[in-house]
Amino acid sequence: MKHYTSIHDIDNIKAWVEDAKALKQDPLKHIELGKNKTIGLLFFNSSLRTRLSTQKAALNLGMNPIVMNVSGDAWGIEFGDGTVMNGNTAEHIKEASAVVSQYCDIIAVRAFPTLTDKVKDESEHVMNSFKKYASVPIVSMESATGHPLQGLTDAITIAEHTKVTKPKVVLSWAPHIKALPHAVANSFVQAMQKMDVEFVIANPEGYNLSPEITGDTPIIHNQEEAFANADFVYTKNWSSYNDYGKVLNTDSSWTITKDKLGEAKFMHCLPVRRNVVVEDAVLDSDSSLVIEQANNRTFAAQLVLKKILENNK
Ligand SMILES: NCCC[C@H](NC(=O)CCC(=O)O)C(=O)O
Ligand SMILES: NC(=O)OP(=O)(O)O
Repeated sequence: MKHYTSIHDIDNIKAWVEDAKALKQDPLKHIELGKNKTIGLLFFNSSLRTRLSTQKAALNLGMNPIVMNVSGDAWGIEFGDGTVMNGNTAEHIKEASAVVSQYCDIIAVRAFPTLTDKVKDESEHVMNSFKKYASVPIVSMESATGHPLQGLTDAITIAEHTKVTKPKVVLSWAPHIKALPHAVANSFVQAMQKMDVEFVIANPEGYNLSPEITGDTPIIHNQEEAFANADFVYTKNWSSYNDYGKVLNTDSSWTITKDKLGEAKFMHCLPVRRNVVVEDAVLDSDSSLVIEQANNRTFAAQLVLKKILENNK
């Protein structure tokens, strides 16, 4: 594996989950592996967990992390080919990628979608430009269409907490006031499709994810029906995919409550808006795995960095 920008870069998710659990037991075991190696984290968007857990993962491997908020702090980057750069962008991704590649052994990038231009978002032009013009491996820290570090984390968390061989996992849409990306939901779907779980998606009409992503996974428009006998309810808001980037409803009847959850465990990537997406009674109960999920971000990232370092020795 050279780059890690998609759940499809995982060759064997069950083996990766076991490897990540082993790293969690002994996080400093490979402290020599990344000695004198530098990872650059480039953020086009806000972050708390990804920013800190990816640095923590690098430090656990003995690497030196350097971090930059690209939007605002760096020069505006141009991604267009052949563009006459007489507007707001001051340097081209061709130079920016080549320059950062000289400082870093791995480059990790966070770049959210526009949510207005579906074609551009689906082309993953930011992540793919880094892959094209950088001379070092690229790791996605959430791109326009995927959040593969989160998806791997969620697979680890479900494997750790399941009490049955084949748990029922539901991905449920929940309301939000803003138009949010599909990335987390997409990577969760792709991860669950590779796991030994019974997996269904619950979302209102008009909120189906890309059919290229959902494939054969059942989509149920009745949340109560979908939640029956669930072991894990993974909740996320996303904006409409068909009516691209639009908020079609903020129906609070889709908010996750303790009653609806029943015996299931609650999962969310965070940050989460309390009492919009999920009520306090869920987050403040033993049913919630959200803090444990955030902890597992470190070990998912550590496994990915370890594999890239081993591959490039
Ligand atoms: N990295 C995890 C989620 C990031 C982003 N959430 C957000 O933008 C929430 C913003 C807010 O609640 O205002 C998303 O949905 O993809
Ligand atoms: N879950 C997640 O990616 O969180 P941040 O956006 O805070 O990094």
